[in-house]
Amino acid sequence: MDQSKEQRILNSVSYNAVKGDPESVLDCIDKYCSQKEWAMNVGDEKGLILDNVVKEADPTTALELGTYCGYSAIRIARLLKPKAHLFSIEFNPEFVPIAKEIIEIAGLSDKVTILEGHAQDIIPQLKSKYDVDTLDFVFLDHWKERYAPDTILLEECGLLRKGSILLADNIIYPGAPEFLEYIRNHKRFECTNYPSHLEYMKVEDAMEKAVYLG
Ligand SMILES: Nc1ncnc2c1ncn2CCOCCNC(=O)c1cc(-c2ccc(F)cc2)cc(O)c1O
Ligand SMILES: [Mg+2]
Repeated sequence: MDQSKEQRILNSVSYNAVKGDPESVLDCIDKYCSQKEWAMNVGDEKGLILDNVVKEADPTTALELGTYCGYSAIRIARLLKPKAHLFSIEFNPEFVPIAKEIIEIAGLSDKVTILEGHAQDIIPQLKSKYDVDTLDFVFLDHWKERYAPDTILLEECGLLRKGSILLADNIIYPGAPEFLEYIRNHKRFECTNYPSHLEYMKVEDAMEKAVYLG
C-alpha cells in the first residue's frame, strides 16, 4: 500500500533532520511542506505568533487540540521550562504514531504526552486521569466547529484559571466563525487578533488570543 503524505513527511524528517534538534525538525517540515506537499502544520509565519504567545504564557501545563504530525507540539515544547509539560489531543489514529516519532526525533518526548481521542471525551478526564490542575496555555487547532464547544467544556471542567491564555489557529481560513462570535462576546475573555497567512500560502489567515479573566 503506498505511503500517506504524513508518512512521507516523517521520512523526510527522519532522513534530513538533526536528531535532538527541534529547530532542524521544524525547518525540515516547513521546507518539505512548502516545496513538495502542502500540509496543515501551523507553519513558520503563524509559528512565530505561536512562539511569542507561548513565551508570554510561560506555561507549566499546556494543552494542544489537534496534534497532526507534531509540528506545533514541537514549537510549544521546545520553549517549555524544565518541569513544564504539554498534553496534545489527536483523534486520527494514523497521525498519532507519526507525531510521536517526529517529536522523538526532535528530542522532546519527555515534555509531550499525546492523548488519542476526541477532545470532548478527553478534556473531562484531564484532572482525574492525567493529574492536571489548571491549564496555563491552550492551542486550538482541531476541527474548527469544535473550538467554541471545547472552550466551554474547558471552563466547565474548571481547567481555566485567571490568566489562562488560549490561542486559536485558522480564524479566517478555514475559519472559526462560531468561536469568534462566542469568545469576543463572552465578558470573561480578553481577545486579541493576529493577522497572518495560511501556512505555506499567500491566502489570508489569522490567530486569535483569548485571555481568561476568571
Ligand atoms: N482531538 C480532536 N478532537 C476533535 N477533532 C480532532 C481532534 N484532533 C484532530 N481532529 C480533527 C481535525 O484535525 C485537523 C484540524 N485542522 C484543520 O482542519 C486545518 C485545515 C486547514 C486547511 C485545510 C484545507 C485547505 F484548503 C486550507 C486549510 C488548515 C489548518 O491550519 C488546519 O488546522
Ligand atoms: Mg491549523
